[in-house]
Amino acid sequence: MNRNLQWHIFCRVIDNFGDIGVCWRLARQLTNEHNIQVTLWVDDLISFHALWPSVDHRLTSQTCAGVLIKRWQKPFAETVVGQVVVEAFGCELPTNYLQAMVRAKPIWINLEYLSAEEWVKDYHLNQSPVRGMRKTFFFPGFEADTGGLLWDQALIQLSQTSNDSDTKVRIVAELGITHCASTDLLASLFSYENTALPELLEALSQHNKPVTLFVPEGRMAAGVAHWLGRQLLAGEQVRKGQLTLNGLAFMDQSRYDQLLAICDLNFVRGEESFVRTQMLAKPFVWHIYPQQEEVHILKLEAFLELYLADAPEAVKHAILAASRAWNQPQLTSKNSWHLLLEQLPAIALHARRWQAKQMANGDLASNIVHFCSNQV
Ligand SMILES: Cc1cn([C@H]2C[C@H](O)[C@@H](COP(=O)(O)OP(=O)(O)O[C@H]3O[C@@H](C)[C@H](O)[C@@H](O)[C@H]3O)O2)c(=O)[nH]c1=O
Repeated sequence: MNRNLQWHIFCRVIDNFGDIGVCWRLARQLTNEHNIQVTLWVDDLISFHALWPSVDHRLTSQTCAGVLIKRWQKPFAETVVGQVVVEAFGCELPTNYLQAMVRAKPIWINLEYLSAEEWVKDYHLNQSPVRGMRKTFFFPGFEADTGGLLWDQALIQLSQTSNDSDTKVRIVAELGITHCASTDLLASLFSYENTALPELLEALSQHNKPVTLFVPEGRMAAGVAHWLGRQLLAGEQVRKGQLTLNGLAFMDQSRYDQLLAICDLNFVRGEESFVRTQMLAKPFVWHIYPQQEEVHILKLEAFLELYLADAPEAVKHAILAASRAWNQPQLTSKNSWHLLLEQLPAIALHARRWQAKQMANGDLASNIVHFCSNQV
């Protein structure tokens, strides 16, 4: 592919960090691994700043990590159209940009949300005609005939080195964590508000070995405070039974990768952290983004079916019970968390096999690049 191509990615932040999280990873990977010149248009630089602090939310244009970042504001200034335009999650491109595209005829990709549902394979790479152009729908996914998952070489390297105890100690120090024995069971907690949280914390506090739970600032804070009877601030450690809760400030994406990599169990959510822990080959429990009419439960079940297809029975049983307990607390069986903790070593082996399976599908950025190189 012609490396001088200019790619433009458009990102509208709906809520949370997932939209910008995905777009920022993609932009950086296209720059670093494919040497492409990327301009990222984003409508909310404050959320962006949270996961990449060197982004200055006051600027309309700036370069970070080799990516040109532009504030997407109204009215949208006239600009030269990229040869490849990525519209993330159907964010609807600015009208005057779209008009310019009609003349320039770029490769136009709509990057979709991740889902394990069966229909994704039929819709991946479908095209729809718009104003004499073709818009291609690119679906990330877990199977060979989808766009694959967003993972990069550095992440895989991290997954190969982070189990080594010296590396673990170094990363713990880099994260600024002072009270943590490397023999503890390490876990991280990133989820939405969740009524199953007290049961989980209770089970961790009664585990048969010490547990350190890292809690980055966020939407779990109130639930944690309620269980503890006090707020957990960033930088603080609070112990209850076998469980030490370790409050962390929200960190940049690379640091968060490191945190996921050193933990034995990650509670993740949405799309991006969910993919990171999988591609780090780490056991996890997923809090899926809640949708109306329980649509998300179908998506959760579709994922679990794929993820557990080749898993040993005991692993299957433990993960199903924990996932349901976390996402449908009304179905919680008291034993779910103990079962999960008991099966962690076997789950870790399964996670490694799943990582290899996903790697065989190629990574999303390379798959998009490959698709585009066949279009020019
Ligand atoms: C906890 C933590 C997360 N992160 C990053 C990791 C991810 O890139 C990002 C979180 O994104 P997610 O895991 O996807 O969870 P999310 O809930 O923030 O995002 C969600 O937003 C909705 C609008 C989408 O519809 C969902 O599909 C989902 O993407 O934040 C940090 O950079 N530092 C941190 O300390």
